[in-house]
Amino acid sequence: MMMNKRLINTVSQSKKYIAGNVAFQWCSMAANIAGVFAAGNLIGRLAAGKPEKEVLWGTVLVVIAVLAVRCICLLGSARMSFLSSESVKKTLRREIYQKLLRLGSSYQERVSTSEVVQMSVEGVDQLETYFGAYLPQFFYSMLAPVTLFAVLSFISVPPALVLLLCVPLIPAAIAAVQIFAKKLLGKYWGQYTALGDIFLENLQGLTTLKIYQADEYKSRQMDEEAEKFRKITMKVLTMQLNSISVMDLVAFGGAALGVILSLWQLLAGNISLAGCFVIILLAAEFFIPMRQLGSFFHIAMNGMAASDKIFNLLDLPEPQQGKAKISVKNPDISIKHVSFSYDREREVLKDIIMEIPGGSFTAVAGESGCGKSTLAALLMGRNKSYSGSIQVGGIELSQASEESLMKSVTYVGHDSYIFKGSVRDNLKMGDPGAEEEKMWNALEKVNLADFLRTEEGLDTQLEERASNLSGGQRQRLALARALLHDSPVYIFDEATSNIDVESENEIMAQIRSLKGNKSVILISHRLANLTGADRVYMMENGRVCEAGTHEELLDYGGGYARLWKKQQELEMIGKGGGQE
Ligand SMILES: Nc1ncnc2c1ncn2[C@@H]1O[C@H](COP(=O)(O)OP(=O)(O)OP(=O)(O)O)[C@@H](O)[C@H]1O
Repeated sequence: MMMNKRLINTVSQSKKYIAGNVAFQWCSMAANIAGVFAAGNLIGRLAAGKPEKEVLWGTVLVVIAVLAVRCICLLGSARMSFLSSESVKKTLRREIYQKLLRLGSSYQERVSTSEVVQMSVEGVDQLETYFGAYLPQFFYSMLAPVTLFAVLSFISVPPALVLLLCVPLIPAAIAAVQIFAKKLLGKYWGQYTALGDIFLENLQGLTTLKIYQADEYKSRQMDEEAEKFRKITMKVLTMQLNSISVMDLVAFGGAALGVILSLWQLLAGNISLAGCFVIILLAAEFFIPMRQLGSFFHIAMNGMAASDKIFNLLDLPEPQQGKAKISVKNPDISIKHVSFSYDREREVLKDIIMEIPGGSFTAVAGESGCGKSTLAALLMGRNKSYSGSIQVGGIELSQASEESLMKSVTYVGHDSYIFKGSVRDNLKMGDPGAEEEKMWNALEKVNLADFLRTEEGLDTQLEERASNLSGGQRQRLALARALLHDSPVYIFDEATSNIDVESENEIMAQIRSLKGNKSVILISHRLANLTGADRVYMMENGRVCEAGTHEELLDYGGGYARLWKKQQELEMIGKGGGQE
């Protein structure tokens, strides 16, 4: 009952703590039995007349010893509980974390961030109770009635037997509730994570929601979700309360039956007053552990529902991790007949062929949505389910180890992540051993040094996602970090799109100067940036439709030439407008 072998084996080191916990609880019960016997003995003597002084003192000493033992056992069992909870938290959170690492940067395609957060925080907390309280109680609640039966049967078998036989009625009642509860808890967790998802998304997009005055609508939407969650929570609580009432009825009814039987045995003259007293005092002890188990049961069921979710995550198929190392200093990149689809229905890339020699400057152009970023994502190993072949330095991407790919290729998108902390911390991500001079050098190249000198230099503190910098400054910092990374291949995907034209031209000059030492793949909607490229690939609807140098493509007079003309006209109008 509620024994998940896989879960227990996942946290196998907690087994010894569970055994220790059961042992402490059992010792405490044994001490209790000894105390009750001593008290029973005293009452028997009192009934028979004035007991001797030794009996009185003996009873007092036994009671003190019992209290001391129970106190030690209580501490011991709490300690065991803590140790097993600790190992559960550590193990499961480590497993989830490592799984996320193995899933790699594409983990969000399979599981939402809020679900991972809830699973590893609340879900693991629920399992802490399962290991720390439920499992020890489960074994103890089996052991305790058997021990009590063994002891009481020396006094009288009928009440001991009735008490023992009534105990399984509690788990039977729990099992009846479980069938209904399992479905309900599955729904409860689903609703809980759905609410968390919406909450996180709305919180992150709060500014956008305010701008479009959509916050009220979203708030109503969240109210509806919260109401659904409230209803399901109330159902869960009602179910828990009802099952507790049933368990109490069984437990107290059973104990009462035992008491009545022992009184009947006393009246029939089958047992002594002392024996009757012992049975009456220990009757409830038969049921207390099982009753306690029942109260942990609902938390444990929550934990089980959470563990299903955790195992679903842990069982997600992992992208195959290659082992081959890209060790070539200036690797050639060869893309042959590559096709790719996100949903297996619509092909986003179709039969792409590109040759990118080491140290070259290659550009990819095309209208929005033609598949440029998707191609960059494939080169970064984010999606591996493509057909055809992509080789970096002669190694097929699917065979390359993620670590060596990350060392070989640096990607700079239009919205790079800047972490809360100092400028120095963020730059050191690119090169952990970088000296101050090297960092300043990189900042000079991206035109950010002058601004930072007016602030606190490398120690300038940044808010989360660098919200205290302008969009352009943020992007420049991301570029500086990328330059420090010093990888042989760079992919710039609209990396200068939110930078003013003057700075863009200067940064583009820096990017072009990488050519020779590094392979540069530049994706830009502004064709003026692509002019110096060794080769420009023009894409349309997921296909490469033209390839050549800027001049060759202009001479060819195809889509590239048309786009160029259009952009030139727009820029001329822009300049003309400025002069007027
Ligand atoms: N994660 C995704 N899941 C499903 N479809 C996607 C995903 N990302 C992109 N697409 C689709 O793939 C196509 C190509 O998108 P991609 O981002 O590669 O285009 P792009 O040329 O880089 O566009 P832009 O210049 O606007 O950034 C688009 O039709 C887009 O709808």
